[in-house]
Amino acid sequence: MKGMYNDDQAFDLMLKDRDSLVYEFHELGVPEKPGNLAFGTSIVYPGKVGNEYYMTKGHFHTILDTSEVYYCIGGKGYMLMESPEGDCDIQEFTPGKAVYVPGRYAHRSINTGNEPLITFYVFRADAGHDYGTIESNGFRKIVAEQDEKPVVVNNPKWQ
Ligand SMILES: O=P(O)(O)OC[C@H]1O[C@](O)(CO)[C@@H](O)[C@@H]1O
Ligand SMILES: [Fe+2]
Repeated sequence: MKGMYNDDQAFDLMLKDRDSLVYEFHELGVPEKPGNLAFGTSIVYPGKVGNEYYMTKGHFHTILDTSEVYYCIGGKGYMLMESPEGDCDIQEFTPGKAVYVPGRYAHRSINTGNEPLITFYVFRADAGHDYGTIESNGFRKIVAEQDEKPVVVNNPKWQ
């Protein structure tokens, strides 16, 4: 996750102290072929780097026009989304709520609570993951804590 957060100094300090687990996912390994559905469980742990909440790296799908469904099992947070054209959207995760990620949108799960954010996800198994754009540009928006509340602000590092 180096370079993914806005506050690089806070990230380096945190890493010096402890290499904490930010997120993990468990997938059943359905073959990545047309017609199949990939599915699994994602867990984003609670925490912050500077004032930015723990989150997944985020990705586009290699088959860009791939949608994905996430169902929140526990915890709270957000799904941050953006299209290549720069349209941004954010949906809240609360237990029992499903979030639809439309095709063409990069997506990142963010834990703004004090418990693990647990979601179930499903998408076409041959869609692939494209991390390149997010690794080099980041998302246009970030979710950070201000006055003890999560706020969505422009990403100062976005390029
Ligand atoms: O791929 P990222 O952005 O690291 O996020 C991981 C999550 O996204 C998925 O790739 C599903 O889109 C899962 O495998 C996992 O839960
Ligand atoms: Fe995805």
